Amino acid sequence: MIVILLIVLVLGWFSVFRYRRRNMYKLAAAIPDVDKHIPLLGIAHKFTGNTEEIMSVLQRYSYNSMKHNGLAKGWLGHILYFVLSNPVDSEVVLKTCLEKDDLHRFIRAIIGYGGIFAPVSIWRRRRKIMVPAFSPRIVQSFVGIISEQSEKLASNLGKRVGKGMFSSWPFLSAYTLDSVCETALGVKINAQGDKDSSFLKSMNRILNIVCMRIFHLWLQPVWLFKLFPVFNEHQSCIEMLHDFVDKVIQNKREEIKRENNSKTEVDYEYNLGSYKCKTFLDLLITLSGAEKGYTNIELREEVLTLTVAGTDTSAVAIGFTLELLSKYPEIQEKVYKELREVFCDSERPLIKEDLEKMKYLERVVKESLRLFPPVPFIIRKVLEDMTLPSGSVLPAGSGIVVSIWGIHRDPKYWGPEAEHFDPDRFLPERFNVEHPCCYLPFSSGPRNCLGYQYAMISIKTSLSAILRRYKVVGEPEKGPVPRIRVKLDIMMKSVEGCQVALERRPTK
Ligand code: HEM
Repeated sequence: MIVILLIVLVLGWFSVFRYRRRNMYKLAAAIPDVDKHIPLLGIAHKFTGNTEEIMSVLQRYSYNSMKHNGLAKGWLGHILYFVLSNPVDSEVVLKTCLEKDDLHRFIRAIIGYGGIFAPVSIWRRRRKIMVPAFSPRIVQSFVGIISEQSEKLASNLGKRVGKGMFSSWPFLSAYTLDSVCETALGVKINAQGDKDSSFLKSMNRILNIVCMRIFHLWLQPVWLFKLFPVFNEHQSCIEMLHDFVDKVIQNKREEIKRENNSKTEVDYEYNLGSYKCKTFLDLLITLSGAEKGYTNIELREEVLTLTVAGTDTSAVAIGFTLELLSKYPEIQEKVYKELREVFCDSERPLIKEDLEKMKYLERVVKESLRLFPPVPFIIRKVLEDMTLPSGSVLPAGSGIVVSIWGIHRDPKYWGPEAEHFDPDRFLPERFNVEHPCCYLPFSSGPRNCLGYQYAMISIKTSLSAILRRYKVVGEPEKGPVPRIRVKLDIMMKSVEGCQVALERRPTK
C-alpha cells in the first residue's frame, strides 16, 4: 500500500513538473538534437569519460550544431542546453544573456563574487570599476615586468636545450602566474624560480579539483563532497590562496596610509603619486573609491579573478603556438626572420615599441587562438524566452553553450580550408569574415575579456623571447591540418602538455 502511494506521489510530482515546463518542451522540440537521447538521462551519460573524451564529445556536438544552421539541443538530465555555433545568433546571446551558468558555482568557492563569474547584479558595478584599470596606457606600463619575466622564462628553458622532447607547460604556467601576480599584486612570487611554490601548487590543484567537481556529479552536492578526502585538500588550497592575497592587501593598505601621511601640499596639488607604475591592486583600491570603496574581501575576490582569468588562458595560448610552430618549421622560420629584423643580433629585452613591429608573429598568435581557443565554450543562462535572429526561440530556464571552437572552424565562415593552419588569413587584405563574431577568442559583448590587450602583450613578449634564442622542434605535420590532442580542463589544454624540443639559435 505504502509503495503504491509512493509511486502515485512520484508520478504526480513528475506530471506537475512536466506540466509547468510544457513551454520549454514545446520550444525545444522544434530544435534538432546534438545526439541520440536516452530517457531521463538525455546525453548526460556521454560525459562520464576523461577530460579528453569530454572535449571530443563537445567537439562532435559543435560539428553537429554546424550541420543544423548553428543550433542544436541536448538534455543533461532535466537541464536543457543548446550548442550554438552561428556567429549572428551568438552575438545576440553574448549581448543579452549576461547571467553565467550554474556550473560556475564551483569556482565561486575560490573567487567568490569576483567579476568573471559573478551574478549580473554584482558584476555590473565591478566591471565599471575594472574597465579603466585595463586602459591601453596602463596595460602598456606593464611591458617592463612582462618582459623581465619572459627573459626568465627563456633562460629557464635554456636548461632543456638538446635534451629531447619535454612538456613546456610547467614553464609556461609559472611564467604567466609570475607576470600576473607581479602586475596584479605587485609581489614577486617567483614560481619560475621555485618549482615548489605553494601559491603555484595551490592554484593548480584547486583548478584541477574544480574541474573534477564540474564533471563528476557525485562531487557536486556540498554535503557529499565533504565526505571525500579531496574536500580537505580543496579547503587548504583555498585557505592558502586567501591568506596570501589577504596579507598582500593588508600591506598595500598600510603602504597607502603611510604614503598619504607623508604627502606634501605639492604632492596633493599635482597628484604626484599617480605617476608611479601602479599594480591592478592599487588601481582597484583607487578606482573603487579608496577607503570608501572595495572591502578587503571584495579586493581579494577581484585580485583572484584576475589571477584565475589571466594565468592559464595565456599559458595555454603560448603553449599551443609553440606546438604549432614546432609542427610547421617553415612558418617558424618566418617568425624568426621577423624577430631578427626587430632585434638584429642583440639580446636586449623587449620594449613596448617592438610589439607593433612583430606583425607576422601577431598573425601566428591569432591563427593559433582561432584553431585552439583557450576558452572553447562560453556558457550562459536564458532567463526569458528569446527569439534568435535565425528565428529559433530558446526557452527560459535553458543554458546556451556558445561554441567558439565550432564558429572558428566552420567552413561557412572560414572557407573550405577552415581547419588549415594559415596565419596569413589574418593579413588585412585577406581577412574578410562576414560577421565580427566569426572570430571571438576573447568573447564579445558586455562581458567580453577585459584582459585581451594584456594577453596579447604577454603572449607576444614571451614567444619572442623564446623564439629569438631557440628553434622549437617537434614532429613536423604531414599536412596543413594540425593534429594536437586536446582536453577540457576548465580551459582547453594540450593533452601532452605542449611537448617540444629546443635547439639553440646562433647568437650572431
Ligand atoms: C589568451 C588569453 C585569454 C583568453 C583566450 C581569454 C578569454 C576570455 C573569455 C572568452 C572571457 C569571457 C567569457 C564570457 O564571455 O563569458 C574572458 C573574461 C575575462 N578575462 Fe580573459 N582571456 C585571456 C586572458 C586574460 C588576461 C591575461 C586577463 C587579465 C589579466 C583576463 C581577464 C579577464 C576578465 C577580468 C574577464 C571577465 C570579464 C567580465 O565578466 O566582465 N583575461 N576572458
